[in-house]
Amino acid sequence: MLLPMEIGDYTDFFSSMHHAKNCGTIFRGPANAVPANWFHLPIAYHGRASSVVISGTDIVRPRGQFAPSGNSPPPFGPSQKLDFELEMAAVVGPGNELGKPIDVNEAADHIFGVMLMNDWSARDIQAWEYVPLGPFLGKSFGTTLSPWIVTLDALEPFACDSPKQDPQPLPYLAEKISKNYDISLEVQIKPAGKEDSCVVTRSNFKYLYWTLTQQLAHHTINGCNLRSGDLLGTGTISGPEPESLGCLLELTWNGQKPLSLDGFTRKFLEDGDEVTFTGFCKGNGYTVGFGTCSGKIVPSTP
Ligand SMILES: O=C(O)/C=C/C(=O)CC(=O)CC(=O)O
Ligand SMILES: [Ca+2]
Ligand SMILES: [Mg+2]
Repeated sequence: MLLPMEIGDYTDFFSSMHHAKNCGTIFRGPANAVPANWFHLPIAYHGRASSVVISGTDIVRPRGQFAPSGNSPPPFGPSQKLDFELEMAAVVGPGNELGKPIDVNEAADHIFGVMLMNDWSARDIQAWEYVPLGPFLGKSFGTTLSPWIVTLDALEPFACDSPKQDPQPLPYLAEKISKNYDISLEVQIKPAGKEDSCVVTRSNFKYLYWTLTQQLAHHTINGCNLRSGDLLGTGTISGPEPESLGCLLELTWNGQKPLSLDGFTRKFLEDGDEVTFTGFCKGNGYTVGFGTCSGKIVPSTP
């Protein structure tokens, strides 16, 4: 199988409030969990397009540096905190000219459709490297996409209100109609040697705070041009319930509360684990599906 498009650039947002609160609490404590800018703009980092792969591609456990204790040098080795991130991604249709931002109310015309996306993340590499410029090697070793793009037209029957935004965003992010989509999402893990996979979490696209159109408008407000085939990840989609969190970092609270699954436990991913995302919208007598977004962890190469 091949990716359905050539990806020029890949940007990953951070648009679920539940995810932002949980990660911030884990990394910085409850007092400083959500940064002051979060409610004013859809935060993102620039990802790596070269390592975006199609569902079914193995993911090699990354090696890297981790935070040292005291004055010792940073430890180095295979990540011990390898995680999935349950995301969706918008694919840009028509782009915009350099210097000409996309109006938030016209942004939907620039989105071809959406896919399932796993932004694999090495939490130990990430935690040591990401201040002050954001994620780098902790996320650039692989990102998996589902095999086809579902157009926004096909999703229109499943449009729903997005969460109320408080404070009100600035005028360039204030849209006349603020839309989310009711897309059920599920993550399963199948460990090596097991017949069956086990459901790890269930979430929904509708939990996103910042909409796809706000992401697009913000991305271009400085004049940055998007091109056809560019990929815009939503960020991990966590819901409000403990069973709807979108990554193991949150589900196990950074490994402190291992998950009890069907005959096995997990703090983070182990070699041989196959992680599969599925998503669907249930219509009247029909279903819109996204295919699967799947990848197996293989051991680090020395
Ligand atoms: O709040 C923080 O300091 C860190 C947040 C994260 O690490 C979340 C994350 O991995 C970003 C992403 O969704 O890719
Ligand atoms: Ca991400
Ligand atoms: Mg990634």
